[in-house]
Amino acid sequence: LTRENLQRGDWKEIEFKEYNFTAKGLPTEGGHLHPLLKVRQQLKDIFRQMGFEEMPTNNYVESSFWNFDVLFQPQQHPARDSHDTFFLQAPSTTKELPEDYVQRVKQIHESGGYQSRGYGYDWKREEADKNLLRTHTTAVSSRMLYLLAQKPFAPKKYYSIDRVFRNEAVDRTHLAEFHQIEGLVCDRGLTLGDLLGVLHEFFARLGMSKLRFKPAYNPYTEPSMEIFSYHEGFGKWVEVGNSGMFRPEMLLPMGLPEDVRVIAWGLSLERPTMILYGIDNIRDLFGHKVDL
Ligand SMILES: COC[C@@H]1[C@H](c2ccc(C#Cc3ccccc3)cc2)[C@@H]2CN(C(=O)Nc3ccc(OC4CC4)cc3)C[C@@H](O)[C@@H](O)CN12
Repeated sequence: LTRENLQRGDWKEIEFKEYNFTAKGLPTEGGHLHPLLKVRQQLKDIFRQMGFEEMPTNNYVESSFWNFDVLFQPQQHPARDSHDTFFLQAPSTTKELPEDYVQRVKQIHESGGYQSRGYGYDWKREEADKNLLRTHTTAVSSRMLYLLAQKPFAPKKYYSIDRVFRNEAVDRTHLAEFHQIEGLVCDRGLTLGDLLGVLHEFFARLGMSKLRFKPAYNPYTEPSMEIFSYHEGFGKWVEVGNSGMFRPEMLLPMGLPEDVRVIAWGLSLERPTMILYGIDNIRDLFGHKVDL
């Protein structure tokens, strides 16, 4: 049909096909955000609404000193051997540590102090110098708390969400790395009640209002609690994280005032994402899966 045909009205004689209103449109080739990044953004929003600041997590490589020793984790602890931790060959050792602080950490491990008995073993500097891929974002929390102790004390609320690395057997739901989420509140006179309160507040914002707590153990927190939430969908209690109060053997050698307490908790990003998006193989979520 040309412009002339149309103007002359030729179209009035033409037999038109019935309009098919049920015809499908062409599929739109829209992209979509990665589920992990969507859940990460949701968690960042929750932390921001609760007044938490994000910690700088842009160093996957860490020294054993910041990842373990400052957390009062003894050098012979099983988590510190190469079956659980990725140690670096090059650069194998850290360049510099704050020497005065190193001495206080050595002392608290060897002979205690601040009413702690310590561990009574010979703490070795070369063990603390070993570089590794951080096994938890608590290594970032320890750096931030140490920085806080170098200034006149002011209360702080921090969080981190980033990759951590464990030299563990990988299977359907475990990779050698995962994204850890960690939150901490640092203030004078905090109690376990404050930890319970902030956990209820945090998990309620994730849709989990029925929580139960179970005593647990971490080398760097006392008391420690595993966190469980009743999952309506599964009709059972699901472990949703771990938490505790950082020990004085960690906080006092940093130089924090002796009435300052730190409550903290952690969970992974993959677990909630897999559950929220019904993904049952972690490789569908993360890692170098190739669609064969
Ligand atoms: C080696 O793996 C450890 C990881 C990871 C974890 C565990 C502990 C911490 C911590 C901590 C901590 C403790 C004290 C002070 C500071 C940090 C961080 C991550 C999850 C922690 N977990 C975990 O994320 N579970 C989870 C979280 C949310 C969730 O939401 C769903 C919508 C309903 C569902 C499940 C618990 C378990 O999955 C556990 O088997 C696996 N854990």
